[in-house]
Amino acid sequence: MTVTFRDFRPQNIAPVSLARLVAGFTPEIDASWEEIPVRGVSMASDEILAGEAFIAVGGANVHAAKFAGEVESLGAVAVITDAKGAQIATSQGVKIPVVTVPDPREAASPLAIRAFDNPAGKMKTVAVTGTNGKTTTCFAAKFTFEAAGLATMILSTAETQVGDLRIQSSRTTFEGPMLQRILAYGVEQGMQAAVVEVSAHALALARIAGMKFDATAFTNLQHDHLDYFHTMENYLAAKARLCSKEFTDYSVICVDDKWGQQLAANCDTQNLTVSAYDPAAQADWVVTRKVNNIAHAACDFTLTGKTEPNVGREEKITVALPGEVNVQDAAIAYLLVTGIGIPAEAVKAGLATLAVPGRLEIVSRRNEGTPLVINDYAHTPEALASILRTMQEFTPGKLHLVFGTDGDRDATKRVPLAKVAAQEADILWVTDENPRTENAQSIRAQLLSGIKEERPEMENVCEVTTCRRDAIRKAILAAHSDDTVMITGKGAEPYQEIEGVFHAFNDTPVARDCLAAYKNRAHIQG
Ligand SMILES: CC(=O)N[C@H]1[C@@H](OP(=O)(O)OP(=O)(O)OC[C@H]2O[C@@H](n3ccc(=O)[nH]c3=O)[C@H](O)[C@@H]2O)O[C@H](CO)[C@@H](O)[C@@H]1O[C@H](C)C(=O)N[C@@H](C)C(=O)N[C@H](CCC(=O)O)C(=O)O
Ligand SMILES: Nc1ncnc2c1ncn2[C@@H]1O[C@H](COP(=O)(O)OP(=O)(O)OP(=O)(O)O)[C@@H](O)[C@H]1O
Repeated sequence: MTVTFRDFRPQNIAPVSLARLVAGFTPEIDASWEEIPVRGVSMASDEILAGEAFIAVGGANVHAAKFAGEVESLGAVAVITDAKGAQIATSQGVKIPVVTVPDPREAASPLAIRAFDNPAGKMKTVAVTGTNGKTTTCFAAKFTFEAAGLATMILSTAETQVGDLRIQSSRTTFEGPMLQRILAYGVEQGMQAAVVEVSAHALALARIAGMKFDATAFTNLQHDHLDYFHTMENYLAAKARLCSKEFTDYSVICVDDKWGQQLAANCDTQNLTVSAYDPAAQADWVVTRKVNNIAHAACDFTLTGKTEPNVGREEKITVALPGEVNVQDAAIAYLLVTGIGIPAEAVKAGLATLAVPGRLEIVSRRNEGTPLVINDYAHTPEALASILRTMQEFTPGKLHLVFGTDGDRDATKRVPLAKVAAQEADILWVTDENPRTENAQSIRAQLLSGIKEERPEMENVCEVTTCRRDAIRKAILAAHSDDTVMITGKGAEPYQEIEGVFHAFNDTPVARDCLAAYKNRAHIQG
């Protein structure tokens, strides 16, 4: 069954009168409209359901009021828009009420909270922001809630998941109406906790306006999205709001970079600071001991309290992911979730089983008699270098890398990506990612030319010309049990795009199938 976002819809939304929905957003509405029942709101004409109100914002491409006639024919009961939108809507002769508000984008999330009856208020909720580590920290929080027995939903870049229903997300943070609708669906499905990944764009564009979380966290700030925010200061200011009283009363701030330190110094919530990289840092908690658990591809670490009432308190924690960035994310998640009353033992149990789709996702651990096999979506030279260096520490044998790169996307990264691969991995399996409309062999040739700059003899380089599945199979079957096979580039993507066709394909199940062959072979030989 193909899951779409349309499936994440609550079935039993109690209607709100139009008057109550827009109260406070507009001075007065026509008396004959007041009692019109509204069952939900939507910002997109292709998502609207009969009975909903359409919130029409002016965007970079189009003013949504242009779709007023269309949504009316689909059963929308009102259009909520700005003055310009009202003109556009009425000029189409729509018969449904057109309600004017000063800023429909700002109003969208609060209106959705009202229309969907404040679903977040019925669950425990946490939200995470930061340039890197949001998804991992969100999953860490989810695993800890679940270990404490709470049915937990997640809205993250990697996946939107409510119970058995899961789908790869199209966005980091949805527009307010979609976000509230999915939360309302979660409540209907018996979810007791929700974890929400929040991008800086979402904060700047009011996608979570009006929400109040039980706890929020900030991971770090790195150079990104300056096309939108222009300066790092603006970028921090957008993210910092998540850790302010506007959205929460309790937050956890990682102070391993100067941006976190700046945020903590100005934070108006009750907050805990944490450093994973500097035991001498001025922070409420610091990571004092990190040990790679090579057999389990995990990290053991100690979180030590430095301020009252926790001075000298030590929490011994295992996070089931390799690499110190994951220690940072796990430490943040630990404080985030214990801070709102989840018992420490449950939190530790959750972190000890943490797995994130397509992010250092462990397909097979070395202690299962197979090589360590990992699926990760690193697709930039920097990310690939970082992840391969991490995995060197966890690899007593050879590090195999199965990789390719996207077609119809930034071709300038191909040679640098290939050079990193040649520098940091031992055995390279060059294959296809999403060739799209480009010639796959020409993309591989560009990668091979980058590799050749580092390895003129091309030793331990294998071009797999058939398909990605073959490359994964060949690498796994060639690996010894003390080797690591890294499959990078696609992460949790459920398809491979070739010539405009999206072929169902996900690296993790493909690798699992190949591992079954590996085990069979070992069994026959043994
Ligand atoms: C800067 C930004 O966030 N732009 C978003 C914004 O664009 P816009 O308002 O200018 O949209 P528009 O196309 O002019 O349409 C205006 C309105 O008409 C509606 N419409 C449009 C067409 C139609 O047929 N019917 C219809 O109803 C749209 O739903 C929209 O409400 O509203 C559009 C519809 O909701 C979004 O698709 C678009 O997100 C773009 C694609 C996007 O992804 N933006 C990125 C920058 C973003 O938000 N990324 C962050 C992650 C960042 C990170 O990596 O950390 C994220 O949270 O995903
Ligand atoms: N705390 C961290 N600091 C720096 N890098 C990190 C951290 N946690 C994870 N990473 C790395 O950053 C990349 C993205 O991780 P993750 O998906 O958790 O973050 P994100 O903020 O959700 O990013 P995205 O929105 O791009 O998915 C991965 O390559 C991961 O190894």
